[in-house]
Amino acid sequence: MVNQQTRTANARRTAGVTFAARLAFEDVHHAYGEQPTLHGVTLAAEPGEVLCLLGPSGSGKTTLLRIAAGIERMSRGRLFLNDREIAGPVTNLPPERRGIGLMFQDFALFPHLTILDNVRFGLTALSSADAKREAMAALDRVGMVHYADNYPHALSGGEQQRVALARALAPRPAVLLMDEPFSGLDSRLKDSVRAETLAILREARATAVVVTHDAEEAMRMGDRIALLRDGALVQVGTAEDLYHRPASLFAAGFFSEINVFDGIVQGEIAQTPVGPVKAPGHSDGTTVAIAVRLPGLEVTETPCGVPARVVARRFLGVEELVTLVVAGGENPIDARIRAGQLRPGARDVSVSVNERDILVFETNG
Ligand SMILES: Nc1ncnc2c1ncn2[C@@H]1O[C@H](COP(=O)(O)OP(=O)(O)OP(=O)(O)O)[C@@H](O)[C@H]1O
Repeated sequence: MVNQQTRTANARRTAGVTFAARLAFEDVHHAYGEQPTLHGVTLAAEPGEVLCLLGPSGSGKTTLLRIAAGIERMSRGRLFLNDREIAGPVTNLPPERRGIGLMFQDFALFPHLTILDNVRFGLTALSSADAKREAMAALDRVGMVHYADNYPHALSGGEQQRVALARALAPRPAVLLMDEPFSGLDSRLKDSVRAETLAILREARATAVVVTHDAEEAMRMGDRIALLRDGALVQVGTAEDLYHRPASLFAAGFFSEINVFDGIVQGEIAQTPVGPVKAPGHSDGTTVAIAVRLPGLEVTETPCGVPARVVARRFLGVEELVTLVVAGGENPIDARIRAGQLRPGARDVSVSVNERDILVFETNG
């Protein structure tokens, strides 16, 4: 039999504790004044998953996050945490009652508070002793316990990021929202902090929605990626889905460097300046855009493809970026080849295309 004391202790330990939840956006619309921002976004982050919101600047990623956090209101649509509606035509739970944590890109630590006080800032529902214990546990999780009495200015960018993560996780939110959480870090630090953050999110079993404009970052972090453009969802899926089966030329261009050619399908083949390519499933006369990934172009000095001339080369270490002009092609094309594959000064080459790096999209209409 559970005695009263144990029950109280459990209740205290579970105060503010929420297990990973499902966050669902249903037909979300939003406008800043007359300026529409989101057009019917339907999307869900599943319990425990890291969902990346990816898109170019101005595509509406931050606005979607702010709506989830409760600091921006949608003009139409509904928002659910598990089965509970937290915002909709008649509901609008205030941010502090949503069980959703928000981590900003500038970390937003209070400069006049110690690291410990920064982390326990949001733990107002707990007694002082419990808040301290929870904050120390959160700092321990991110390996920053020894800095508890320091002030933010004495910490590096990566350390501040870890404290900000501890602060966001300390109240154990059901969902953690992160807006470009690594953008303030230099590129060398970014990789390690990102990997650490992912490990901490996994350990905390948090559902996380992470905003980024960097496709590689989304691929490194996201269990799934939601690609946005002009306030609408373009595609949702795993990194493999979006890379191998992009829904549009826009999605293809976001995940790979590509050359794009226009063509007309005849007998399930489209002609391009780098040779005929297969266009299975497209009927005769269909106008298509053919995307060819840069590493999918084979460039050799042996004449075995379409003749081309090298007009520029840039050494990138393991690879080399080669710009070529092909007979009949209006624009120069780019290829990424293994460095050293072409002799220095090579000019006349042959180009052929690897089938798996070709993507065909209809452009009719
Ligand atoms: N407070 C605001 N008032 C008016 N318009 C805004 C406001 N905030 C954002 N916008 C506009 O809404 C659109 C979506 O902005 P949002 O910040 O959500 O995009 P984003 O994808 O997060 O972009 P970024 O990657 O540049 O942060 C943009 O056109 C932006 O200019």
